[in-house]
Amino acid sequence: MSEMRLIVAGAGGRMGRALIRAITESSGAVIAGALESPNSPLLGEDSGVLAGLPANGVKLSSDLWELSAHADGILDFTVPAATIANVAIAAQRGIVHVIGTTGLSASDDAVIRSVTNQAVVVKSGNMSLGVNLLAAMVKRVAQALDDSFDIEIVEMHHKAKVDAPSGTALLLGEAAAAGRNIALSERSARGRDGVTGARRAGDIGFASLRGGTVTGDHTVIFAGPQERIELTHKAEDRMIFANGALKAALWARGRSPGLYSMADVLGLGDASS
Ligand SMILES: NC(=O)C1=CN([C@@H]2O[C@H](COP(=O)(O)OP(=O)(O)OC[C@H]3O[C@@H](n4cnc5c(N)ncnc54)[C@H](OP(=O)(O)O)[C@@H]3O)[C@@H](O)[C@H]2O)C=CC1
Ligand SMILES: O=C(O)C1=N[C@H](C(=O)O)C[C@H](O)C1
Repeated sequence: MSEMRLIVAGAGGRMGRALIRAITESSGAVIAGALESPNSPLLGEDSGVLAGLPANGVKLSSDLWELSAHADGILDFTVPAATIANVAIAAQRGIVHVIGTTGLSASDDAVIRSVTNQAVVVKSGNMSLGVNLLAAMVKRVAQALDDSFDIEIVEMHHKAKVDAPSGTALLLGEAAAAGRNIALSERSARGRDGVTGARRAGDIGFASLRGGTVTGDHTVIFAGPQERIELTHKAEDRMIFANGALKAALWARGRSPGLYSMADVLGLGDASS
């Protein structure tokens, strides 16, 4: 099969630059476009140079309709409003849409789901192998323990991160809820402050720390009577997410329309999303 022609959305951002590097270093894909916000001062800059590589001739543009005329897929790590705008264009063009953007609302998720009867979308709050394996383990442990074990999820990220809890924390929360056979939306405890009252049995708690340059740390704590299990993942480099996203795009090419997760891509069943 020919090399997959991929557009990188948010090409001037932290993940965008890692994605440009991942595609450049791969053998199965080429960069077909580099998308940025219409207000970006980086428009017209070379995407290779921005990623710390030799110039590749692919300049940053804000016109996805034009870029997608000659592409097979888009890797999208941007902001919710941009991702939702990209969903419609990717579906109309019939190209694979890999969505890594976090902080999406329930109504954003509904928009994404609405195109997946005609479009191929892979979406995950974390594209790394390690976190998706962790999610499978969390689901298994949650299945084995009753609610005398309190589940708390702690995450830490760099100081520029704008959403909380992280997409990964929510993914791990969904895995724990699936293991317990409960709906996370009804049982999550977020943003405790002041006189909160005692912890409600069966809730899944979230705590977010921000500071420095932390790429992404997540711990799921199962705190029981007189003992505690902690499952941790520490991301050391954004290339783990970029390589995962690239793998997802290559896997998705030619698939039937639908909404897929990294658990599908990695063959981990329904372990995570
Ligand atoms: N699922 C996963 O595995 C991972 C997900 N993420 C998520 O990816 C997202 C991006 O993270 P990160 O790279 O650190 O953030 P950055 O802020 O560094 O990058 C986001 C980029 O998107 C650009 N952007 C904004 N609006 C548009 C638009 N309309 N069209 C195209 N580009 C646009 C921004 O431009 P400007 O600055 O000019 O606004 C910026 O360059 C976050 O939601 C993050 O949580 C991150 C890592 C892994
Ligand atoms: O914003 C980030 O940096 C990250 N975002 C994702 C998240 O919200 O979980 C994935 C990773 O942890 C890095």
